[in-house]
Amino acid sequence: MPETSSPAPLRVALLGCGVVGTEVARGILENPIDLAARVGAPVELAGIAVRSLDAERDPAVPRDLLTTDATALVDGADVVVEVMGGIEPARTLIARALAGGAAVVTANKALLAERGPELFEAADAAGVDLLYEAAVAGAIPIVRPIRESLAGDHVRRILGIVNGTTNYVLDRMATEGLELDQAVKEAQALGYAEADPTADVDGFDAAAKAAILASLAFHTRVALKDVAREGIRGVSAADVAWASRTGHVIKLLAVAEVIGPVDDGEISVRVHPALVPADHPLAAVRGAFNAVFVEADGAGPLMFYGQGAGGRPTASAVLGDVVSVARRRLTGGKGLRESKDQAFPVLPPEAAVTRFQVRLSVADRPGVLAQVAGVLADHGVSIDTVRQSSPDEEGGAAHLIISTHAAREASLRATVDAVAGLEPVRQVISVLRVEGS
Ligand SMILES: NC(=O)C1=CN([C@@H]2O[C@H](COP(=O)(O)OP(=O)(O)OC[C@H]3O[C@@H](n4cnc5c(N)ncnc54)[C@H](O)[C@@H]3O)[C@@H](O)[C@H]2O)C=CC1
Ligand SMILES: N[C@@H](CC=O)C(=O)O
Ligand code: NA
Repeated sequence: MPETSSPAPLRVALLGCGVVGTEVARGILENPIDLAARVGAPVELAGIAVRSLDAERDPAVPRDLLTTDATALVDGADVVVEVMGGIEPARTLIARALAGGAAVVTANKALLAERGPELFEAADAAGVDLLYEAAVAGAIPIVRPIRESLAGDHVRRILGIVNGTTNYVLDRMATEGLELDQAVKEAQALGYAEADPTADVDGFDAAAKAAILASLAFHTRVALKDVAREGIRGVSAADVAWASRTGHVIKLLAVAEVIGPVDDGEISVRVHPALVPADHPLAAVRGAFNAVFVEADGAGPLMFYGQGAGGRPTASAVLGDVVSVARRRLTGGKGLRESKDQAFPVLPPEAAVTRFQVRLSVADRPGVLAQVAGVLADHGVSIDTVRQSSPDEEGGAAHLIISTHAAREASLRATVDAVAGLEPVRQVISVLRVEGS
């Protein structure tokens, strides 16, 4: 009888032990039997790279696994899990791991959006996996469905609520009538927003995720600098209340779409607040939840919904990737290749085409509406509907809410400048894009 030997354990190096890292460690240490059964070999947490050995930590994290020598840990690993965040030293450590033949799992969207191409090339060259399900919308399976399940289809458009903090803030503004600053303070108190909420509130986090989603969906490479970005700082409680009166909710959306033929078009990738019709599935995404709405030629509309942040939800996605790379390692399969065969030009922000809702305060006298409509016509911007509120409601001035058909961003901006210069126009109160209708 030939001797059978049990497979050697897969050694996992964990880089970073913060919110996500702690839960990844717990997941590996508390479920060894399940993980071994799913992978086909034991999964061993070889060590955890930290900045300080003395920091206070969750009791689930054994002190004897901690090290400050991340490089040595990487060198001895089969699988490297990077959850330290930031660009350096994460980039150097991942590059080293890939070059040394280790598979890598990361949650680091900022790094992938900025330096992804070189890391994917290094993974291809070494024939190993670089997986990142947790980097977009945390626990929600969205990277794998786009890369694998939809690989035989053509994705046309993605609309994503990919930042939980801003969705929470906008939701509280809608339900409680809070101003932005109050809602951000609440989000900070609940641990959703950081002390410096810039990455969330100004749309940087969502823009990194938009770049990753667009690259995957359109088999191309979209860098962070290609993503037009506008955060939610300009959204007021009044905008949110008016959105509701016109049958919408305001969401911070990551939008990625093909304009023109699917094999010879251009793509637009952007992050901005937008009015979403109240009956659109994305309008029902409340609190800090995330959702990604995908439109593909064959599949039609799809929606992926769940928790986009938090230690355990994010660790769930990381651990799924760990099992996936570990299985492939065991069977000797080559790593998954990133497809980048398309070279779609990315449209500049001013060329994006969307519908708009413009809210104006105007003098309440005959002929004003015709004057405003004339300016839109002169700029080739077609009006869908106009609503006028009674003067009483607005304290003497009339309130015009103009919804346009799809128009180029540049035409709309020029139109708004011209409208603002009209004598009877007291104020352009807001200009919001409309998506999902
Ligand atoms: N927290 C969340 O809900 C989500 C986080 N992510 C991503 O996961 C990654 C980790 O996020 P969190 O766990 O929330 O951050 P965190 O700040 O709680 O944890 C990061 C840990 O890495 C450590 N670290 C940083 N540089 C290090 C170095 N050079 N050597 C050793 N340790 C180092 C820090 O001391 C910290 O303990 C980030 O890339 C983040 O964008 C992704 C999805 C959701
Ligand atoms: N700060 C992000 C979480 C990480 O991706 C969010 O609020 O969604
Ligand atoms: Na995800």
